[in-house]
Amino acid sequence: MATGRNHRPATRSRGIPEATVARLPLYLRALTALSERSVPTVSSEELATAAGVNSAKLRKDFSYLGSYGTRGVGYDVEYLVYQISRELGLTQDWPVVIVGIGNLGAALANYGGFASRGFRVAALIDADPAMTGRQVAGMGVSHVDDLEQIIQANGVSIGVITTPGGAAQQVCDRLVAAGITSILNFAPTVLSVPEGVDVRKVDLSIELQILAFHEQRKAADELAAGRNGTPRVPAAVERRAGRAEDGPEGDIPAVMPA
Ligand SMILES: NC(=O)c1ccc[n+]([C@@H]2O[C@H](COP(=O)([O-])OP(=O)(O)OC[C@H]3O[C@@H](n4cnc5c(N)ncnc54)[C@H](O)[C@@H]3O)[C@@H](O)[C@H]2O)c1
Repeated sequence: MATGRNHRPATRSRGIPEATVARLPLYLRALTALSERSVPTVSSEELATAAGVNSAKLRKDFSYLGSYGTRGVGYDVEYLVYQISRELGLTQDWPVVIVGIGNLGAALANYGGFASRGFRVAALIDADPAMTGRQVAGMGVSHVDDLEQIIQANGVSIGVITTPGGAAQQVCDRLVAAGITSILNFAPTVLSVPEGVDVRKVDLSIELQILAFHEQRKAADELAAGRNGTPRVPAAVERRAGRAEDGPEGDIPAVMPA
């Protein structure tokens, strides 16, 4: 679901293409579900279906890990979980800071899935003095004045930005100056960072726009197949057209500012 700019070359130094790296979390999620059900082995076809990936691509991806499976048996689930976790660096604990503890920052802080995947929320940071010391997800919120000290004291290398767009670049600059080399950005801002800093951008509205595109295509296909007597205009298109008549302020921009 993340769209991102990556400042690394398309192939990592150990020869694993970035596209493969981007699919490893999908395999890991499917494998973790199998592991929780105590499933010992899985075929490439089953795993590919569970991960939503083509099975030939999956086999190619696993060949980069040196994992080829056993003919007629498939892949050992536990071993693959270990291999992928190791490849993704998840066998170690990653302290994370979240900057901007409003609606989204607090929701992320309360999300239990980070800790179970090896990401420990080390600190919650906000610029609003009224937030300082307030308990969110069982942690006291720290003031942004202490950002550098917190990052250094906790050896943090991943920062999550959930501030308003206008504050994001400044927060990013401070995170980078304090030693952060990976940033997950939720703010609607394109961040500029020096070489060697990775930025992943999450934008749920882009995901919704992609779904809207597919919805529109499905409706058009339905129409072309002649299954419908009357031309069907997708509900979303109808609503947008209605809003456009009311004035441009209600309309959704075709491209979200990144
Ligand atoms: N990517 C997505 O899909 C997605 C979804 C929802 C919201 N967002 C974005 O996430 C951001 C947060 O949204 P929200 O609804 O939680 O907003 P919010 O107003 O509830 O929270 C923002 C918080 O950031 C703090 N803040 C402001 N400037 C700061 C600074 N310089 N340093 C530290 N903290 C600072 C504020 O005090 C506030 O607590 C917005 O940029 C919003 O557009 C993105």
